[in-house]
Amino acid sequence: MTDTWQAYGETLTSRLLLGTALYPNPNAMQESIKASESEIITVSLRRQSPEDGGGESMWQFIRDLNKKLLPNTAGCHNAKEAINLAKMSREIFNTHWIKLEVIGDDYNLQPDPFELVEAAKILTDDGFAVFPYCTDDLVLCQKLLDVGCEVLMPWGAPIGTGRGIMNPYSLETLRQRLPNVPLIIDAGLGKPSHACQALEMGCSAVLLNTAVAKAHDPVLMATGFKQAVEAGRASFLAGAMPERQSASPSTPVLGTPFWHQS
Ligand SMILES: CC(=O)[C@@H](O)[C@H](O)COP(=O)(O)O
Repeated sequence: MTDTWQAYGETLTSRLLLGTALYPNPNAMQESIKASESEIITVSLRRQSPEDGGGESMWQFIRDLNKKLLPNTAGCHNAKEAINLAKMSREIFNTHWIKLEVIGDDYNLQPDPFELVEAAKILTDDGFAVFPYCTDDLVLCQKLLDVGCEVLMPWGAPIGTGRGIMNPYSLETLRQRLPNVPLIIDAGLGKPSHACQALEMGCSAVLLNTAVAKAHDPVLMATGFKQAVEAGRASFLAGAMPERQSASPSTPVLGTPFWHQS
């Protein structure tokens, strides 16, 4: 049976979402996204110039990939800006999906929880499927669900830092307290092992950009992330062994070659 997950009624197989910014050239972007086998890519109306790529339209390169587009509101600093950009993105990209980013601090690009919840409420009331980029705060996440978000995108670490999952306790708490909510770990993942960890924790998917786009070989790194996500998911489904304090011999005692479940 195929292992799928759901976001706003869409059945998805890939658990890796990729960004489309920062690549050395449009070809590297296209080839990386193909190698990742991502089904969803995020695009920024505000941050990406439509004329990047030697005069050819960046949007055309993106459309040629035939992926589901998740426009984002990167660069917005309050609810009003984000709502306006979401509405423009809906018209231009012809989708009601929006990755909602409302930045509250420019040092760590931390989301503003108050403006985020306000914008999420207005946008969900207006028919948007909101994917909120949020911190890993349980109460904030509950408020986002209360205003109609069906998916959450808690950060692993600040955007572009590559530090990986900085607060495993918070994400494990989210996973336990909100067991049926798709959690997409968004931002700060620097290595495939970070993505693997997120999937091992039971998160539905990861979204990343910088780690692939800025790699020496973006296509190879996209392949690495794809494999890591698959490995993490397999580990979660298989049921990783519990950690022990004391050692336990793995070489069997004569006559007892197999482990018997009692
Ligand atoms: C592209 C995008 O949406 C970013 O805002 C996202 O959060 C990715 O972060 P990283 O670049 O750290 O992977």
